Parts: sequence; structure tokens; C-alpha cells
Amino acid sequence: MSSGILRRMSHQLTLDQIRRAPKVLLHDHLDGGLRPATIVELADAVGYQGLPTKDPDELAVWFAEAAHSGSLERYLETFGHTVAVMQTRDALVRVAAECAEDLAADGIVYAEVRYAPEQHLEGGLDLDEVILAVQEGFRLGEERAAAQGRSIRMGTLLTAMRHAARSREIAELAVRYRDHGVAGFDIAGAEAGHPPTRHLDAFEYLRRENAHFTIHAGEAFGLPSIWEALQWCGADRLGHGVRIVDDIETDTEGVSRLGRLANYVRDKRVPLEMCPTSNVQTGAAASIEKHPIGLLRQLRFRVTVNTDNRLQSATTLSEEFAKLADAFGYDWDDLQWFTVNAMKSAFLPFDERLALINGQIKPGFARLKWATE
Ligand SMILES: O=c1[nH]cnc2c1ncn2[C@H]1C[C@H](O)[C@@H](CO)O1
Ligand SMILES: [Zn+2]
Repeated sequence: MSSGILRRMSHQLTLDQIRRAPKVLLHDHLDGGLRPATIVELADAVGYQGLPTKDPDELAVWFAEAAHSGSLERYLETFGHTVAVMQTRDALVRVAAECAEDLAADGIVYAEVRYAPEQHLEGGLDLDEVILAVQEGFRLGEERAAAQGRSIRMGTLLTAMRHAARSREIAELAVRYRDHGVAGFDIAGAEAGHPPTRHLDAFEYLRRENAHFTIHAGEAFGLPSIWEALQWCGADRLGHGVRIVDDIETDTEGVSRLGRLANYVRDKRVPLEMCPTSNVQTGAAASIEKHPIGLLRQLRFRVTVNTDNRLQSATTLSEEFAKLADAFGYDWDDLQWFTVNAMKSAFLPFDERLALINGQIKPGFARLKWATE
């Protein structure tokens, strides 16, 4: 019996145990995490007629099935429904508050949640009003979670859509609100045909302002996208980055040889925001078992585990960890490693990251290891 199988048999973590671990989430979209019942209620309130069903359970299934299309472009079409019901101040406050509560209920202690302000202007709000509404919702959700004995700290990433032309403006907002809960900037949307270098102006501005940003890269498009995101744009982290495996060759003996870009990513400890279920749905990975995260963790890239879109992927961070534990035999040490990686990679000042690692994450995992031994 291989040592991998032995290890797997002796340390099978349950979903319930994983939920209790103090986790960190760096890649989660606000408009990809609504509760299905909230979508139905908000659609009723604003008179949105486009939903495929008004039954929350059926709606949950519809999103997961529609998103499991094998194509990022079709996956992204499902956001038409969520964005449609997020066009008023009240809706944004509610969705943001519920997001913080749901993440806290899953045991997350620090999260960076992203959304594109430019997609929430159809009800007459301006960009500042959108940002203020979401910030208010996050504070409300943090307070409600605290009242239930759960501590979560919410950070925001402002996203610009890569097919649009508002990235510089959104980058300026990320800087303007950086002392009010906005931790950084991102670009998202269909990758093929929309290289990140189209938004160089925004990235150069952010670098001059000593601001942080991540770029969705290496998901639906390969190495050139990762290379541009790092070497032209100067991204601090990579959203997904799974295709970095295209620059790694593993021989029949299991020995891996890294190309120059893969070496650069590993040497520089570039954080990879990996989202396993989402990658299977969009076709970026064949299955969880075959997801490059197994190899990248073995090779000690700075890998983090994330949800991307909890609604479209019908998942939670705990469920992502449970699936990985099942596929790769991960135990508490592995989960702690992913979590410390994520906390080290957060867009939060160094002393605050350290305080969370030493004050919450390490003691939390130590208690769980002790209790489940
Ligand atoms: O995984 C993704 N890749 C690229 N774009 C994405 C992904 N998940 C969500 N988005 C898009 C759709 C949302 O409307 C937008 C802002 O959150 O970001
Ligand atoms: Zn994403």
C-alpha cells in the first residue's frame, strides 16, 4: 500500500471538522455568492423577470448546471441574473452583509471579496454610492457574525472588467478607498482576446501609488497571459494561474522540470489563487483529482485555496478543502499550510497578517489537531 493511501486512511478529515478551522479566502466574487432565496426576493422587489425559476432550490441547481459548461464565456453568462438584482443600495447592502455572515458561518476569519462597481450602475447609483453600499453591508455582516460569536474581517477588492474601458477609473477608486476597507484591485471577465496589457495605464498608476492588485490570468488562456500579468503589469498575485503547469514537465519517474516562467513564479513566491471546482466547471481542469493544485502543492508553489463563486460552483471554502482532502489525502498540516499561505498573501499590512497567523490561525489549527488526534 502506498504511503499516500495510508496517510489518507489515517487522517480522513470530515467537512464538519474543516468548517471549524480558521480559514482565509482571497478569491471570492460578491456577485457569485448570493443566496438563491435572496435572488428570488430581490428579483420580486425590483421586478426583474429574467430568472429561469422562482424556486430557490431549483435556482441553486440551475446556476450550478449552467455554470458547468466547460467554457469560461458561458460560465460568465450566469452572472447576468445576479448582477441584475444588485442595482440598488438596499440590495447591495443586503448581499454584502449576507456574504460576510455566510463566510463567517463557514469558519473564515479573513476574506477579500471582489466585485466590479461598474456593473452596478443601472439603477442610477454612481460608483461611489455602489462602493459605500457594499462597505456598509460588509460592516453589518461582520457585526452580525460577531453577535453570533464569530470573528471575520472583510476586505474588498475592486474589479474592472477586462473587456471594458474603465480600469483606470476603478483603480483610482481602489486607492481613494484604501483606508476604508478596500484592500486592492483586480481585473476579471473573459480572458481570451482581452490581454491584461490593455489595462497597463491602471496597473502603472497603482504601482506608483504603492497599491496592491491581482489579475485573473492563466485560467482560460495559458502562459502568455500569466507572463503579461507578471512581467508587463506587475501583478502581486494571480487569480487562478492554473495554466502555470504548462511550463512544468514531469517525467515517468515523477521528477518535475520547471521552465523559466514557472521557476520565476515559484522563486518569487507569487501567490496562486486556486479555485478547484470553478476550474472543473470552466474546463480549466479535467477533474478535482487531476487538478494541478496537487502537483503545485508538492512543488511548494505559494498555493492558496478559494471558492471563486460559491453560487455558481455550489460550494464553500470548507467544501473545496474537503474535496481536495479526499482527492489528495490532505491532512491538518496541509490545510494549515494553504491557510498560512493565503494569510501571508493577503493585501493587508504585514503586522496585521502576522497577528492573524499567530493569534487565530495557528492556535485554531493546533486545537483542532489536538482534538482530533
Ligand atoms: O473565474 C472567473 N474568471 C473571470 N471572470 C470572472 C470569474 N468569476 C467571476 N468573474 C467575473 C464575473 C463577475 O460579474 C465579475 C465581477 O465579480 O467577475
Ligand atoms: Zn474569479
